Amino acid sequence: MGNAHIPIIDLGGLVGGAPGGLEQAAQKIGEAAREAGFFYLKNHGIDADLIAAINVAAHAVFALPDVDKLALTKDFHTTNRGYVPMEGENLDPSKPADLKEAFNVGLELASDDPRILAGEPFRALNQWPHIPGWRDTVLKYFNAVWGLGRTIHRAIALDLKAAPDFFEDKLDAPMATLRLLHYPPQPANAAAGQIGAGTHTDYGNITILLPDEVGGLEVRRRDGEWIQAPTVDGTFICNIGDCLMRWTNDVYVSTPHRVVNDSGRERYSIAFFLDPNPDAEVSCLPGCVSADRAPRYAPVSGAEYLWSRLDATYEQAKKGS
Ligand SMILES: O=C(O)CCC(=O)C(=O)O
Ligand SMILES: [Fe+2]
Repeated sequence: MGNAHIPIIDLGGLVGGAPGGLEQAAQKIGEAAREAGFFYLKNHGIDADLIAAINVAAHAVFALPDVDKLALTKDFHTTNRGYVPMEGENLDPSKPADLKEAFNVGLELASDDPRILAGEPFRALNQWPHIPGWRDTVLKYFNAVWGLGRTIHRAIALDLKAAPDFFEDKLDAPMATLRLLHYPPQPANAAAGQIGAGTHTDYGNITILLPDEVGGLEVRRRDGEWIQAPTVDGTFICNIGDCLMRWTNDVYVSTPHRVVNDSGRERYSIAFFLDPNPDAEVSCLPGCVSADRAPRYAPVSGAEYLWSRLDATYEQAKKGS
């Protein structure tokens, strides 16, 4: 197994604003989004110091005593923010709960933000552990990958024959989630079929993943074969989610993947899920309809779509506990 089927895309021209950079990225991303559904991003423009800092932040939050972590779980199922304990969710509802713990951070809003006061879906306060500098680092990283995600959507829009700024007003107050993840080594006594993260596709538009050097991410190819997606130094792994698949009338594909941490070491990864604004209308792009490809999905709001997916993930874990 290798990474031969997961292309490495150079984003230098796109993020640097070079002439032709947008067109070139559109072509490469478009091709990868139709085929593998997964690709590496190099020369993405996010500072190495910030990447080092977010890794330190991930280690620090999971090293807190359980009592401190569990104090940050309040209302998780309505806010999608804060701490999720080990075996707190099932990405594959047909299998035992995932062997991982997670910490979620959403769009940062003030407590008097009108969207919070109005009870808009997915608008909630983040939960912050008491670790000096942690909030600043995490928000800085959140904003950096959000910016990168919006830039990538310019290339995606162009590839799909829409205006490059098509997604801009659908991603300017998104239901994005930054998820710090910690996987213990796969234990010898795990239940049958119990792994770090069960087989799933992601729910949003795109995911920008920063895995550590331990590896363990596996991707299911179209022919059904599982391949490793090893960590490639200096890159992110990006994959297409179900919401973008819906937006593109299945022209882009979301690809099933899972995590098996059989390295014998602790594994950390940092995933940024870019879901659209809650009130964005997710409906088939005109460039994705043709004589032999009629629209396959009814329009739905971003919030309706994400709720329907999260409910399924947590319902199973709640039943299992
Ligand atoms: O931890 C990883 O490498 C991937 C996690 C993942 O696929 C997810 O949380 O959706
Ligand atoms: Fe995933």
